[in-house]
Amino acid sequence: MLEKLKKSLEEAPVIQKECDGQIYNYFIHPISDGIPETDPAILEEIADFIIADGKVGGIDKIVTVEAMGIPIATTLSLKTRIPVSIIRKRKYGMVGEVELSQSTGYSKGALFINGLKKGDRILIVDDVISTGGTLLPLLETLNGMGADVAGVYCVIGRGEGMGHIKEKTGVDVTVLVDISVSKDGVTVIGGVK
Ligand SMILES: O=P(O)(O)OC[C@H]1O[C@H](OP(=O)(O)OP(=O)(O)O)[C@H](O)[C@@H]1O
Ligand code: HPA
Repeated sequence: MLEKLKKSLEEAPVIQKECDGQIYNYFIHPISDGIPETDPAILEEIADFIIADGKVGGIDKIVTVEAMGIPIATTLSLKTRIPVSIIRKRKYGMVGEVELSQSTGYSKGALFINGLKKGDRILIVDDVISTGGTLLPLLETLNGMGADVAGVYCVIGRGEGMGHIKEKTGVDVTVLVDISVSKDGVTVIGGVK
């Protein structure tokens, strides 16, 4: 299962990014970076896995975060006909807009939620979970808004983010492929069976 994704991850190059004096080994892959090009068959195997996992029933909106969650969410939307709502990195100033802070292992920024409301039953999908610094504030904010999170899928998992989310929120994030990243490359260490 997900063999195309796993094989392509094993071949992903790694660069080193520096943030606040810390070096972060950053893998570059079509699913997380859109380069060099994305094989639609990999997007399809991801969407098919999520659909087969059985949580898409009764979902009002697929929710993802700009930018690289978008191809995954869009593929899933086309297959399920469920609308997609994108959490943007751009402020709109619309009535009801909710702002939250995001931090990753290499960046800090703001996210803006428009179009979600209390009672929306949502499925969150994203490309990567690493530190959990994107998903944790997002889940806390959505909980505060009264959204009903039916499931959370991150295609690629690395680091402690998944455990951090479980500890802080009780939410089980489904990671499709677990990897470890060093300056020398990516190793697939597991994932969904
Ligand atoms: O668990 P974390 O440490 O938060 O890392 C995961 C986040 O990192 C990337 O976001 P980034 O803002 O770099 O975005 P991109 O999707 O625009 O490339 C990725 O899309 C995840 O949202
Ligand atoms: N590569 C691509 N996207 C990411 C990474 C990474 O190492 N960490 C968090 N998002």
